[in-house]
Amino acid sequence: MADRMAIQDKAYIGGRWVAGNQGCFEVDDPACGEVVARVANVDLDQVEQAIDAASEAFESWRMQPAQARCDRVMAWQRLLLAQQSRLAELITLESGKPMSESMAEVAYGASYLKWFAEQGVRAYGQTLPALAGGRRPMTIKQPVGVVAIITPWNFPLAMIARKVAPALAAGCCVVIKPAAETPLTALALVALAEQAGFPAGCINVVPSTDAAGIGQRLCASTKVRKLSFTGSTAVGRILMAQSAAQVQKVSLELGGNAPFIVFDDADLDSAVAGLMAAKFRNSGQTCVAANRVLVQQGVYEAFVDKVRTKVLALKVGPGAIEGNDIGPLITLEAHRRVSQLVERAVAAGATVSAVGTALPGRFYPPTLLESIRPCNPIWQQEIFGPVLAVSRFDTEEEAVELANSTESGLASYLYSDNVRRVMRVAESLEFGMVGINEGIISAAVAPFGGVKSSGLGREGGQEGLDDYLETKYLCFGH
Ligand SMILES: NC(=O)C1=CN([C@@H]2O[C@H](COP(=O)(O)OP(=O)(O)OC[C@H]3O[C@@H](n4cnc5c(N)ncnc54)[C@H](OP(=O)(O)O)[C@@H]3O)[C@@H](O)[C@H]2O)C=CC1
Ligand SMILES: O=C(O)CCCC(=O)O
Repeated sequence: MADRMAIQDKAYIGGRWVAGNQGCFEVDDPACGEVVARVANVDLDQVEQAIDAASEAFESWRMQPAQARCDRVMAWQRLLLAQQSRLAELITLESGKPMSESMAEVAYGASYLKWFAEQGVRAYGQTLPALAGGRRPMTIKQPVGVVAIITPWNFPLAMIARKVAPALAAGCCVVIKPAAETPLTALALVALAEQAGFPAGCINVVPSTDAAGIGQRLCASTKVRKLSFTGSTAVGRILMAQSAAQVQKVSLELGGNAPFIVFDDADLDSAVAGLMAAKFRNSGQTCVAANRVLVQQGVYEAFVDKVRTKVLALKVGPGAIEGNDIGPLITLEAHRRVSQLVERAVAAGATVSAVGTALPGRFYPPTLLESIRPCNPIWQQEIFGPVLAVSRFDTEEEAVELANSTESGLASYLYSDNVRRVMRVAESLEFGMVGINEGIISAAVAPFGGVKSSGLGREGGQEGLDDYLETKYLCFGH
């Protein structure tokens, strides 16, 4: 794995690999805490250079035929898949997730490249009916310009792919600030983009430990026309406020607090399988993770018994060792945060119904909590760890009310075999996405995103391309 392509530790600005003006920062392996790389730490001058490079490259990139841009994205996709194992090893190395999930993440990221390479050639405008006086209106689609991209550590490859692919296909150029915990995957991904032949300046990566400073600089720039961010709601709010200065377009994919509702008429085995997938992917560190499990009274005991058995069977250990289901949390701080949240949940009346294997370091044992009341702190915030919080309900109305009683509105899940109920509940849920008898909902063809404080915009689907395009109205006189 340790070849030059995979372990790239320089920043990438204007088509050149450069050292950081602020020296280096360390990246560690969450499974053991060992430092695995020292990565270029850029300063704000270098961020400015990256913006300038993107701005310059944009002038010619936007003029290329859409098919040429999309061919380039497809070439990148092929390289990605050819390097799937090495990229997956890198993802596991710096994020800790099991290798099977890292392999799936590379395929998932590649699916966004393919999808947007195909969609990019269909950025159609419209011809509209004639107006009074014989005027002819039409619309054209144009790229928004330079896009700043800020991504989290939990999907170090896929979150970049699903922003960068539509941006490039639309004709935009990008400056990427990857999470400080996981810059290696971002740099390896961009090394492949370089190999795919993107012109210098189209893609720039600025690893740094000064996220706040970079965020401010990107938002203050008149050359940056859009900001696309995935991460915490707190940081999303800061960026949205900052982007007001230049009235930049913003796409925000923020925290969730997903309800997972199991009705009496659900197929219980299917619901258990869906819950395990929706909860424990990446050790619970996903924004679409089932956060509040609501089970109807009649099936509660049977459902929870099945879940308990599954939770206790989860294998905890380093992601690099085949067969492990639950890797470490990203940092010791994340481990502390989850531990404290569970302690507060128990103090507020939760009962601990199962605890899986406990290992030292950043590994948090898969945990099942019951007797959760709506006021319990674990019900009100994103757990971001392998902890299931389960509660019971009586009626459909009660389930919907409980599910909607959050400021978050990203993913939600419901299990029922009653088609009328499914439609009623799916329409009532105040969330951007509803998994119906399904725990894994993400796909490149589908619009991923949230309502309420979970964010703005959609990634994937046709909407994911639209977010990087402006619609220009042309009015032809007689
Ligand atoms: N919606 C989602 O998918 C995610 C949600 N979260 C939630 O957020 C919690 C905290 O995770 P965390 O990693 O700290 O998430 P953050 O929102 O802090 O980090 C996400 C990205 O934003 C950057 N960032 C941090 N502060 C700023 C800032 N002021 N201006 C611009 N960019 C900034 C980070 O850089 P750097 O890494 O250098 O700090 C990283 O690249 C999690 O426990 C979880 O609840 C986290 C990750 C993903
Ligand atoms: O947790 C996230 O930040 C995104 C969820 C990954 C996905 O399912 O696309």
